[in-house]
Amino acid sequence: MRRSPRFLAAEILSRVESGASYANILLQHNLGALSEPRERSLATVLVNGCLKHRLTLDYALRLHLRKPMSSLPVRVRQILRLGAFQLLYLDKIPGAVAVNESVELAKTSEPKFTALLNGVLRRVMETGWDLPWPEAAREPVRYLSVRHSHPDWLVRRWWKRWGFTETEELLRLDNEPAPLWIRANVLRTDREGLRERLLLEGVAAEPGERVPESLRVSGLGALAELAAFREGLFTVQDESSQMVAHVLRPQSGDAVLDACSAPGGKTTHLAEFMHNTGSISAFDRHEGKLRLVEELAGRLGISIIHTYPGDARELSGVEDESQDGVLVDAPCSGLGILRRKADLRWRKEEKDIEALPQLQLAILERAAAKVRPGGTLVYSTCTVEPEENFEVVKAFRSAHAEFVPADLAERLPFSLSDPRDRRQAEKGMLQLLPQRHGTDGFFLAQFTRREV
Ligand SMILES: C[S@@+](CC[C@H](N)C(=O)[O-])C[C@H]1O[C@@H](n2cnc3c(N)ncnc32)[C@H](O)[C@@H]1O
Repeated sequence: MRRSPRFLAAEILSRVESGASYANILLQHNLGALSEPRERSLATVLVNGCLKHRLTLDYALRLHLRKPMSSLPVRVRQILRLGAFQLLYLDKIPGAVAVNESVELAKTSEPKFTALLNGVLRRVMETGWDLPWPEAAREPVRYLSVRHSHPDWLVRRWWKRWGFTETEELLRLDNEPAPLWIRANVLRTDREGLRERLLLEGVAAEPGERVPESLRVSGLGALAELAAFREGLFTVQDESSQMVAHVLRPQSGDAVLDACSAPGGKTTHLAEFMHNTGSISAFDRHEGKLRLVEELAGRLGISIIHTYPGDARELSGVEDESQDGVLVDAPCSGLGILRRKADLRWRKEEKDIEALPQLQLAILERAAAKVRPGGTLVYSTCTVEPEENFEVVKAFRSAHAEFVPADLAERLPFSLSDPRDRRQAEKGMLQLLPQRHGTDGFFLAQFTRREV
């Protein structure tokens, strides 16, 4: 059979479900099998959509199945979800096409199930969105979980913290496609120069409002095919991550330590800030991922980054109190970027959040020891969980009076309009939330080591 977007999507989804790999890696490695950009884009939408909406799709499918979904072969489950996703979420695909294509897909791999697939998907087509949802007033968590396809434990956490309306908005945003941001490499161009250059290559870009180097693009297609990319004029990086270098604000010639650097998005931004002078020691526990930092630095024309494989709870070889600036972009649950990682919500468990703060605090404490008097320490994560953010900072501060927070508002490259944000910023912290700020969920904290 010719490799079609639906065939590829069913294969990738089956492999993700059996735990073989992550969806984004499988997409990256297998999309090349499809020749047309239109086909590659459909396969991507199908894989991400089926993963994000899995719980809602299963809810809709279960109404028409006599057996539980789990009793069906893995490939049949994926074909059912693919069919239901097209029927419920993709207006441009006629219902009959979605059903017929699913049946065709089953003929090649699970011929015994074609009649079941045909019957169930036809019923989903008839029912559409007219589903017997749990009653929101009586079972708010179950309603939000099923309607917006997020795990129950996570919805419960967020609902307790933010209430129904705000939680629903966050869940809705997690299911939207993530905006694509790039960062102009100021060593080689400026934002306007990059914007004009991209336009010549057929890519429209809009300047971001929060970070002076940021541009929002509607789609970059195959990145490596753009000459502007090969020439190192930009890096793909979310706008909230681009705030970190502004908050650390290293100077040309500084000595900087990045404790958890791979794949190098923030390390290279720091180097650009420093006009590629001084030095950056880039640690990461995973040696293989440090190659990505080196490759990125090479493409961007950066020579001051030196990579070191090693545990940030040790940071051996770096003298205490020797660094002008230290960044801890800590390993975290990633719950602020669910819109970017379609399968992440199903891979996390509540106990992951319980285990992480200990590691985050240990890294922060070790890295802090490297900051010179008067130097700056920045802690960041891409999560919205207080245990990984405010509470880590609180524990750190209670044991380290030598670090004082400075007003973050003075370092951020944009002004904070919400009084709640200004109050946090005065204490050196900021929690960005998709539902309030329109950004990824991201946390930043900044401290200065007292001069002796
Ligand atoms: C949030 S990511 C860093 C992203 C990176 N700063 C960037 O902007 O591209 C966290 C990194 O911490 C690394 N890591 C996890 N545990 C670590 C440890 N104990 N010591 C050092 N690095 C660790 C992971 O390999 C991962 O690359």
